[in-house]
Amino acid sequence: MDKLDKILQQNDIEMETPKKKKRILLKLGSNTLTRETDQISRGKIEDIARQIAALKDEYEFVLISSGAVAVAKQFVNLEKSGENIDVKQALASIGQPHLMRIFQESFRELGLLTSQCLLSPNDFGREDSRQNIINTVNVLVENDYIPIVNENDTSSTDAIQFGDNDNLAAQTAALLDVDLFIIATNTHGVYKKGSISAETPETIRKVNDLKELEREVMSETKSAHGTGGMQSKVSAAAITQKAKIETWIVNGLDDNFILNAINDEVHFTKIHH
Ligand SMILES: Nc1ncnc2c1ncn2[C@@H]1O[C@H](COP(=O)(O)OP(=O)(O)O)[C@@H](O)[C@H]1O
Ligand SMILES: N[C@@H](CCC(=O)OP(=O)(O)O)C(=O)O
Repeated sequence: MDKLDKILQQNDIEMETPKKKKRILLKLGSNTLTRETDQISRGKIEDIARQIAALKDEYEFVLISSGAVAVAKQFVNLEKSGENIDVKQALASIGQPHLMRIFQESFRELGLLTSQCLLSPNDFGREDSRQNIINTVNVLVENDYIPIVNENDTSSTDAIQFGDNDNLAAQTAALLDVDLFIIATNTHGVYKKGSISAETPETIRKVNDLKELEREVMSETKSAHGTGGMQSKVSAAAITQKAKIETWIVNGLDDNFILNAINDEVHFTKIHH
């Protein structure tokens, strides 16, 4: 075999075995999706789509998206109103298809395909459901669909009661054995408690010991649309840490927040496993 043949053969082998993509599970809180307003921000969803499109050769994404209640509140005035759980469940049911429509339209503009998966915490305790989730997501991802997961708020109330979409996201990350779990919220990660009201609060950049983070959490403090506060994010990180997955808590309000975190150009909290 001459030199050229060898090179061609080598190239063939390289083409036959494309580099395995890293899997990222990205959790989007209501605050990120509304840009802290009363409206779901199409611009923010477009920002996320642009970043996923830029990263799609290296990374595959699974999204966990809140925002169903927030989107419904924009245009629905239910007869029975207030903060009752059943009303929130009904709002989530009304808002979810609208939320998915915005994702679908914005992602399609960039040639990205989306799908919806509604899960409930009980699904993680049943072996058949666990396997079904893995199988479905694998087929979707292999066919270049981006699964967009939310809690099934009709059959469970953990997310709307306790902000447990963070928990659902962590359980999903562990089940799907992702390479990285990113939680997007409205702060540059977890701040040192004493610096929270400062003009530039100090981010805890890297941490192994979650107790260290817990000490900094102000459990009574959460944002306008948020339900779990920072405590539910730290608890979620405990699940992924146990599953040997690195967790990043980043500021989803910034444009390009995923790219900037990957390129280490912004402050955020990295929780090692
Ligand atoms: N140490 C801390 N560092 C940063 N944010 C904190 C801290 N302790 C409590 N918080 C609160 O947690 C909020 C983020 O959680 P949450 O309101 O549930 O948002 P999301 O909708 O993104 O899930 C922050 O806006 C802040 O009010
Ligand atoms: N399933 C609910 C999720 C509520 C929730 O966990 O909100 P967040 O604390 O903003 O992640 C919804 O879509 O509104």
